[in-house]
Amino acid sequence: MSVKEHPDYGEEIERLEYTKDYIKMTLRATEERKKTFQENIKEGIANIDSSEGYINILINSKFMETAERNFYGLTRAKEKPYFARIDFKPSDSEIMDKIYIGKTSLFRADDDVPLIVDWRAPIANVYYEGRLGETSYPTEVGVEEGELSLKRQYTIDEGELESILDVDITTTDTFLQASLSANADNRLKDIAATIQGEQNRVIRAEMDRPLIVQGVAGSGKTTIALHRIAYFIYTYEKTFDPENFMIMAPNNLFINYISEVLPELGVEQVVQTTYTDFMKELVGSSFKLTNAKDKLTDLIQGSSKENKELSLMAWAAAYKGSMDMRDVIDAYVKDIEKQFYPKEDFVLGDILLVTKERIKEMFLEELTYLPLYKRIDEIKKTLRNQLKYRKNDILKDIQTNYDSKIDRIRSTQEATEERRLKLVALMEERDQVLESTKKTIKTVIKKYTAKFPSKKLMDYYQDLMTVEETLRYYSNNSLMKEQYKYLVNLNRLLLAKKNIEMEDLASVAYLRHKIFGFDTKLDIKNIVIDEAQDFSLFQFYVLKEVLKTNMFTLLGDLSQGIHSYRSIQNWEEVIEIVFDKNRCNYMTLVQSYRTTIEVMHLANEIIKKLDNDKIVLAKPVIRHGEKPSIKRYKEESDLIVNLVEKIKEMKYQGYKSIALICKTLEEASVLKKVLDQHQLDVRFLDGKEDKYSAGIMLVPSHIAKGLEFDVVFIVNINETYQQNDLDIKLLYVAMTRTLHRLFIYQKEGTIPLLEGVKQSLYQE
Ligand SMILES: Nc1ncnc2c1ncn2[C@@H]1O[C@H](COP(=O)(O)OP(=O)(O)OP(=O)(O)O)[C@@H](O)[C@H]1O
Repeated sequence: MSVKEHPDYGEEIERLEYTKDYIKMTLRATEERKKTFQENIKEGIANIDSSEGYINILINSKFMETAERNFYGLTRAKEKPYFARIDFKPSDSEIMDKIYIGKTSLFRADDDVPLIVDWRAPIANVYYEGRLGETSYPTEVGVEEGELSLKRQYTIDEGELESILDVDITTTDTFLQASLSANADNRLKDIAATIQGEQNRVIRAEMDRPLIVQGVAGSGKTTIALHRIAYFIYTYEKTFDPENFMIMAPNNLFINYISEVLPELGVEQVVQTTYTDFMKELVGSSFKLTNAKDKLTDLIQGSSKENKELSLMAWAAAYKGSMDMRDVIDAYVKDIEKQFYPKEDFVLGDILLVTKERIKEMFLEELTYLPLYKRIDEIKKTLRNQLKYRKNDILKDIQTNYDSKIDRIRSTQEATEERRLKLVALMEERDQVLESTKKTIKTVIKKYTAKFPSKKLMDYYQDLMTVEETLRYYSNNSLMKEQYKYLVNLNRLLLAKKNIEMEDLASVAYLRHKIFGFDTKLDIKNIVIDEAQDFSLFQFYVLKEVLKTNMFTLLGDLSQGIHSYRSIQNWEEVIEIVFDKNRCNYMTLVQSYRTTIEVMHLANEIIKKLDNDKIVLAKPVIRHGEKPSIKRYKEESDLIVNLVEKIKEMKYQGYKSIALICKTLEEASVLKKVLDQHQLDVRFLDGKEDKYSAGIMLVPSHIAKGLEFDVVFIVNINETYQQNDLDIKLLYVAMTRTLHRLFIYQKEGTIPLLEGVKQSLYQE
């Protein structure tokens, strides 16, 4: 049906034109207001010396910020003011409200009637989750009941109404289908118009409790993570600033890939960073982070290292991320604490000012909420106060003491030359004592506090991690001999060159938190972590302790946990060990939106091979496509020729992003050289680049994680995918990256994991 044939076309066109005109008018008014604010700020600057001028600047800057935000939101809304409408009659009203939902809200100035309601407003729940008929939605003050009589979706492009779709109980979500069939031109998109019920619940789940989301590949975790932040910023606008929010993603390429979603949702200034970058900044720059190839590469490729060394390497990485490491550091700091404070009274000459018992009490009892070095500052304050309080009396006592001696001599001795000399000597002595006491007063605190240790963060770390007896002592001798040896050696090699590795970051940050604290105020209060299955318990714990917050959202998929040698094994341990299990929410997402039924069925066959009965299989949304195609070649040259041809064909068919995924970085580099001879414009992604753009890409499997492409070619020539957890996960990750088409080009026999898979699931 063409849009014009819809029975309400006339009404909808009228409404759209009205809304667009109103937006234009509001934009003009906002422009005028911005000018006024600018004038006021200028005036404020001219009178900066007066408090009035200063306040003027502050207030008008704030107004300006809001006006800019509104202006920006409305400018975007001009092209697409809303995407849906619901007709809802609250049970306590006779009036059916026609509510238009969009990405920004707009109220009519004269009567405050909402022309557009923001998708994050409570009433929008009805659009995302309500069914026609009796329904309800949660509000700040309880549950609002009512009747939903219409749910309508629109396609509006550049201000033109292109389609109207009424959703009833029987329609499958045609709108969603259309959005999923679109090609991945560049980066991740917002999904405000098509958020599904289970996703809506994740987005709006309580903020002040940790939330853990286990979601299958393609269930929208990354997308939801960003929408959740946008939702918080809207809902808690008065409590938090955007700078209080942070999203952590695996690498800068990924950050660039997701970077458009928040601005599309009208949200700016949220910190988008990687764990490594954030922690590096946190612990300071007195060391270098090793640029060593990811350990994963060694584990995937087998490397030249012996099996025993590989397993020790994986063990050490896991140990550094374990809660045992926290216990070691806690015990170590406890001992440092005991030795830390001076076991001496604070005195001025022979005058006692603060007893050593009092110093101990302050250090070991009253100030324990502070890191060790910050306690010195507090103790200093006490010493300073004490000195200030006693200083005059002390000086006065000296003066009186001498004066009375002088008086006594004057009154008891005759005025001879001898007496005069005695008096002069006494006076000189008095002045000297006063002078030197004054000098001592100036330095006595410094001298006393110099008795506290003064060591560098990395020296503390070095003392702990490079001396076997120390490590043994603080870990209660709980490791094996060869483990101590390996760990100590590894750290000696690293620290001798002032290096640390990524796995050390949590320990170093924790040590700094306990011993030194942080100089800058950490404003991040709400953290959303994507690909959270790759984190270790200790990493989560340190973030929680350092940022002093419980507002965490962790999203991940254990089936894609390719770093599981060093990361969490299940979510239960996170809930129980890192957070308070009674205050933690856990949700699962099983519907997968990215890929077709055909691709998902084959990928599920692979992930089922994991020896883990807890794995939940993804349920693809109803979207059909071609069956995955598996090609086996005896000769590498044949494989390449056919591969190149197929890539060209896919390009010709209009697919914008095509990925060739190899198991390892090495295989990908070799393939790149071969493909370069075929005039294909292939870009190599190794995770270090910070710009994502479509085209033909060559990607190692672990870098492809989290990304998506129209077409995926899994190319395997020299590597093998064997029956082990890591290979299963890598192949699963690679398969689930595609939106539309999956091809597997392998040298015969290199993917034993595909052997035995039902032939009906693919085409040869
Ligand atoms: N409700 C939705 N409407 C439209 N598209 C959606 C919806 N949910 C998810 N998608 C799309 O599905 C794809 C996968 O989303 P996303 O990358 O956020 O999933 P993910 O769970 O992080 O995936 P993975 O774990 O496999 O990396 C994206 O293209 C996203 O736009």
